[in-house]
Amino acid sequence: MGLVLLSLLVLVALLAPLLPLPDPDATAPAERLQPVLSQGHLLGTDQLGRDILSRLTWGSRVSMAVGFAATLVAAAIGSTIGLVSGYAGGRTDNLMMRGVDMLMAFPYILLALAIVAALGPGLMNALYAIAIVNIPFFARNVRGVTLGLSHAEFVDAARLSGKGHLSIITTEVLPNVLPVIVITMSTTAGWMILETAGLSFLGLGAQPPQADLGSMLGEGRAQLFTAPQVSIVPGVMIFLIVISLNVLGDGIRDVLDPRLRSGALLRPGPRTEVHSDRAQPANGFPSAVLNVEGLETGFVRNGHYSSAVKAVSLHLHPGECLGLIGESGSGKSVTALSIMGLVNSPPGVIRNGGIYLHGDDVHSMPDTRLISCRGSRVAYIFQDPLTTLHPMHTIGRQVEEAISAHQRLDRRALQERSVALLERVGIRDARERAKHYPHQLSGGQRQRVGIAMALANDPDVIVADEPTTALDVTVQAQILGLLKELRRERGMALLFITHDFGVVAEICDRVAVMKDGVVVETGPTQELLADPQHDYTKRLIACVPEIGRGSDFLARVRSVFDAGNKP
Ligand SMILES: Nc1ncnc2c1ncn2[C@@H]1O[C@H](COP(=O)(O)OP(=O)(O)OP(=O)(O)O)[C@@H](O)[C@H]1O
Repeated sequence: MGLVLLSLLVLVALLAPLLPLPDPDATAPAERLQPVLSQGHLLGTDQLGRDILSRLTWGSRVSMAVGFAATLVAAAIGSTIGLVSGYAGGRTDNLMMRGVDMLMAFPYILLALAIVAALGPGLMNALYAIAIVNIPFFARNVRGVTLGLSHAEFVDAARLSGKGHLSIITTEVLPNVLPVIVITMSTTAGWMILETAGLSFLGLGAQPPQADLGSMLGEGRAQLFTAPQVSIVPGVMIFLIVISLNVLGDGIRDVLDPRLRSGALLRPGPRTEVHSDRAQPANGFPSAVLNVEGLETGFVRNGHYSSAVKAVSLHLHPGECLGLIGESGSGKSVTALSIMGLVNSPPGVIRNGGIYLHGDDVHSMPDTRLISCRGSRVAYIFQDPLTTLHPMHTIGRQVEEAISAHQRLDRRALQERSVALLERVGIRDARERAKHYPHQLSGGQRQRVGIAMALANDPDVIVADEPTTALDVTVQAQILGLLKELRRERGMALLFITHDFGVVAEICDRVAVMKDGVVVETGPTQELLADPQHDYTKRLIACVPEIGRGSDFLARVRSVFDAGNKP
């Protein structure tokens, strides 16, 4: 809509010389202040009898030309400053940015007025003033993006390959910054047209008899009550140009930023959307602490629904460990997140199924109850704690926060409990360590913090989504040992997600094998390992290497894969 409206306005402005319009500056005192739709003057006349339609068309042409030219000048200068400053860093960056800061420290309209006052009134000088006051917006935006890019691996690679600075800026950095420049241009162009109109309104832009939208508005001010059309018409035109530019700017931003296009930045609701007429199978395992019956969760992409997991049924008895195993993309995480309604909606939807926690259907619970169950009755441990821990808070404070979400304790008791939890998960010197930030810990220690947070409120169920995948084998063994111990000690049930049968054999009582969103086989771990029924299970088991049986292992894997339809 923005593009259509703006194209129309630009087209009319461009065609002004060809349109059968009277001279915009020709005065006719006998015809002054004619109303709208009067004979020969579609939009009436102004206080000097000039045709408003003609002045509007020519005036829009001038306003848009000045606004767009100022945008280009500000974009070119501001982006160059941003690129050089962000790329060079250090003293250059400091000097340039302090200059920009000084420009930003003045109220921009005062600065524009001061510049025009110094240069003298006139359209060109208004253009310079508007361009200058907008340079900081481009410089700041572009510098921020460039700063991040200048340390990116592909820029380092270009530098090491012998490319010069100018070449790196133009071929490596600029293409990545271009969307930011275009977005800033499209969102500030409307603003600049407004500012140009503002200067002309004050008599500092277009000089009589030349028309631009601001000067028309200024001249019409005196007749606001006797002949309102003289000021309303240019006012509406300014509104149309600016709104079309802003709408277009938003559209361009959405197109250039794929995350916005896919809706990924939409704020998800507090729980996964549940389809209103979902099939809800009855609870077949009343004694289970957690029972998932016939779960189907999917995603709506571009208005089309497609399921990610289908007819998944799992149950967990108190103190039991169930392994959920399958290749990447088989639907393990979607299943796990569906349990507590943590799949982002949009785009996620729980289409069918019942999830029973101690016999209560989780997705029939009101929001407050569901939210209070998260962390207190079912807790999660995720694969990479660095992405879930807050980088600016100490780990002690984050464990305290997890506790205080469900328990009312005073500050001292919170601290003590947090240190005790950190000690319990094997963080040495926990009291000191609690004062550290996540980046000061190793991957294994961060995962221990994640476990401490999951344990904070003694949950009945812990869902561990590949908690050891990012860790080396020795730390992995320690974490598995810790989870086993905690399970025994606290009687928690554990849903352990992995793609590694070695890990399943180590920790799980039962195992469910997932492929393409469906559970293909389930059973007690030892039985399933000894006598797998499904081809896919056989292939997964065959992939677990055994120490000391190198050549034999490969032969076994090959024979299992050959026996299956497809590797
Ligand atoms: N936000 C989303 N939008 C659309 N599809 C998604 C989204 N999240 C997951 N999916 C799809 O759901 C399916 C299951 O994904 P899921 O993350 O559960 O796999 P997984 O088995 O946990 O894999 P991994 O072991 O790699 O974590 C995949 O096909 C994935 O593309």
